[in-house]
Amino acid sequence: TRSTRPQRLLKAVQKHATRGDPQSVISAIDHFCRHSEWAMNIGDEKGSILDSVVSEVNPEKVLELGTYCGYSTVRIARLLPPGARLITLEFNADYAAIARQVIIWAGLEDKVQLVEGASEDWIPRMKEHFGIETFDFVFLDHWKDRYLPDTKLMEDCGLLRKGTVLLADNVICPGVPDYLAYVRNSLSYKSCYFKSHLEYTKAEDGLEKSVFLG
Ligand SMILES: CCCNc1ncnc2c1ncn2[C@@H]1O[C@H](/C=C/CNC(=O)c2cc(-c3ccc(F)cc3)cc(O)c2O)[C@@H](O)[C@H]1O
Ligand SMILES: [Mg+2]
Repeated sequence: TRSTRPQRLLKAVQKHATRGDPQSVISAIDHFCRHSEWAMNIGDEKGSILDSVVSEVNPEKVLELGTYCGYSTVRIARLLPPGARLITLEFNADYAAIARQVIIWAGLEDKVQLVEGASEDWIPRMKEHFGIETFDFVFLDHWKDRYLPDTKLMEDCGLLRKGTVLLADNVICPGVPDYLAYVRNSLSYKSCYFKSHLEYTKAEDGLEKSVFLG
């Protein structure tokens, strides 16, 4: 049967990227998405904004919601200091299998724990299952109608502390209006918008950075 797009993306990584070199994995995926097949990775332009926010926060404990093929997982994990950990949640088994291989090809498997399952099932289990008290940085890039409920769930589970940074992809395209209204109007968040473009296109999109105030 015909291969899937994530399978073809992984083949491009294994063909063009150097094992153990995260930057070459990032470049191989961006080249594939620009010149072969568009895919919903954050991409190089918004990815540079992600890099700058991660570097500024310098997090020990990171949560990513929605791994997909692992592109942003690699972007984040390559910047983490020794001992820092990234937990990424992906509930599609086929995508999780591809992402595992991409993460291994980048040589970042020691910093990343890919959990195959749904965010609403795993967010409540972070403390007892992973020994996580709170997260320093959370990247939201899963189903857009799940950003708000999962943010409220993280609050309720005590996983956010004064200063935790949430960074949300696609706040313009496809858009997350309920989440945006919440973080911009809530007294518990200081929020700001980073204007950019939808990955590999000229359409407007952007990232919203929201600091939890406790
Ligand atoms: C139970 C549902 C909520 N919990 C969840 N828990 C764990 N993983 C979850 C997940 N929801 C979704 N996922 C996974 O996240 C990923 C979903 C991402 C959704 N992203 C988008 O729809 C998206 C879409 C676009 C897009 C923009 C314009 C356009 F014309 C077409 C697409 C651009 C993006 O950057 C996007 O991120 C998948 O791998 C999915 O399996
Ligand atoms: Mg996205």
